[in-house]
Amino acid sequence: MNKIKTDICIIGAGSGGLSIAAGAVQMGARVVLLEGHKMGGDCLNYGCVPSKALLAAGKMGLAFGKAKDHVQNAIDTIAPHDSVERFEGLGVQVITEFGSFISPTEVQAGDTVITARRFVIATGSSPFVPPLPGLDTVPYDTNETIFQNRTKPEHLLIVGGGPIGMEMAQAHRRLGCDVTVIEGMKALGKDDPELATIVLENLRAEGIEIAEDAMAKEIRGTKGAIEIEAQDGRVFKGSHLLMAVGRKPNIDRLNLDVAGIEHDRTGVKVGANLRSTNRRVYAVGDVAGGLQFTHVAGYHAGVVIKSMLFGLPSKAKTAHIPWATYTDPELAQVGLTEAQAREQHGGKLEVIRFDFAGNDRLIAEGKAKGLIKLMVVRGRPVGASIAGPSAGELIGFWAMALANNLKMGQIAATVLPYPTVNEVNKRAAGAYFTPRLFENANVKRVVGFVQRFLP
Ligand SMILES: Cc1cc2nc3c(=O)[nH]c(=O)nc-3n(C[C@H](O)[C@H](O)[C@H](O)COP(=O)(O)OP(=O)(O)OC[C@H]3O[C@@H](n4cnc5c(N)ncnc54)[C@H](O)[C@@H]3O)c2cc1C
Ligand SMILES: NC(=O)c1ccc[n+]([C@@H]2O[C@H](COP(=O)([O-])OP(=O)(O)OC[C@H]3O[C@@H](n4cnc5c(N)ncnc54)[C@H](O)[C@@H]3O)[C@@H](O)[C@H]2O)c1
Repeated sequence: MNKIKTDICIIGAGSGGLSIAAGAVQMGARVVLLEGHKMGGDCLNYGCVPSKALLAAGKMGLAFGKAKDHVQNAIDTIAPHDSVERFEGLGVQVITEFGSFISPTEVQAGDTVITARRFVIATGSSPFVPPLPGLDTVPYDTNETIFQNRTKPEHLLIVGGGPIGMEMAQAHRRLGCDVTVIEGMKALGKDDPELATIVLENLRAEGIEIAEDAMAKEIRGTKGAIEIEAQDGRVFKGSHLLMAVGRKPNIDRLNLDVAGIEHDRTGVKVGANLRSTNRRVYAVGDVAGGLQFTHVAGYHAGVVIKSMLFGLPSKAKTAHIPWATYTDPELAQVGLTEAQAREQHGGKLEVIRFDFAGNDRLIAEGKAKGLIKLMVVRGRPVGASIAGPSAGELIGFWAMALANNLKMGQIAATVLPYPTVNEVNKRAAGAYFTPRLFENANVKRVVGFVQRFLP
């Protein structure tokens, strides 16, 4: 058995683990990084990158086989950035084995035992596959298999209308497949329903069947002829099946109990400081049981680096974390939705809207459909929801405003180039001041008074 002593041992080389490894080693810590499967984790191999590449291939009108080539090409182009070679070049000791705790202070990976001052669990999540009767009798895909699949589905059934289900629905529809989404509650149900409706209307107009309140209960059939029965008796038929009903944390191999690390079905239990019940062990990203996005794993990396390397107090917050679903049109959110803001702030809440129909650039490009909604309390934004072209880019403006607690006045003072799509943000901020300036008797009185005395 080899023995290694190090400052930091990171388990999992996905979005979270890689960010910590690169940051910590370049700031002078000794770092060991364990990866049992593919460097880059879910985001590069089975998640963000292939899904956005497949959506782009659909937009470009590529044939199915060419679309899969495009996906592989995107992964191959990014892979060197996440590779063993790059990280070893930075000075990280990479071990390509799964890690497992053997005591509160030691992890074993293959025939190496690592003792570290601090450990970080960054093992991510996997598709949750529910034990539906009949599912074991038909072939089905998850996000871990669908991108490699080279056979074009004639009619893809997708169970789950979350971001994975809806992005995959549109990508496959645009690649020429029939698509039915079977959603147990409401599709894109974590977003504001008014804005989700704008996206869903567009997806339905493209020919995607979206069945809501259709909880899949039983699966029947054979390869090429699959039937799904919902709890209310509706039956959906198709040739292929994608399961996209959420995630489960990757904790089974970790032997957490031997290290005194508490966990539940959402993942490793952590406080806001991302420390587990074993104080020398942190957890970040999908396995930490909160929001599951690459940028959250990256943000967690900064929080634990501050704590592990400098011993400074450091906490992860969630109120300023944005997300986006990359359908066309896109759907994006930061902070509170209207319903959440109403519940938290009641009568103090002001909701400001600006319709994309008023944006000159989008009118010029024939794409002026969408809506931005701002939730404002006492002159500061507490949330923003956007549905429309480039919503994922536009939400960055409000992510910055919330992260820095900016006032509406500071936002409205920003000058943006004309004509840009970003002006929807500025116009929404301006709409907050419209009644205060243009429908205000005091303002009119002051202007009238000043005008009498000006030369
Ligand atoms: C289809 C899909 C699309 C997505 N699109 C987006 C998007 O557009 N934007 C976005 O922000 N997020 C998106 N996500 C979510 C994003 O992929 C995850 O939030 C992100 O990858 C989480 O990073 P992580 O570091 O926590 O885990 P991962 O990136 O999954 O990395 C965990 C790594 O740990 C390894 N590992 C597991 N157990 C062990 C062990 N015991 N020892 C050693 N190694 C181990 C795994 O092999 C893996 O490589 C998407 C997810 C999916 C499935
Ligand atoms: N653009 C992005 O950032 C992006 C894209 C994809 C995934 N992700 C991340 O990955 C996570 C997982 O995505 P997801 O779409 O798998 O999960 P999800 O939890 O967001 O959505 C799953 C959906 O499946 C439905 N469902 C559950 N059981 C069902 C059943 N038996 N029959 C019918 N419907 C059922 C749920 O009601 C829910 O709407 C996301 O929450 C997100 O964090 C992000």
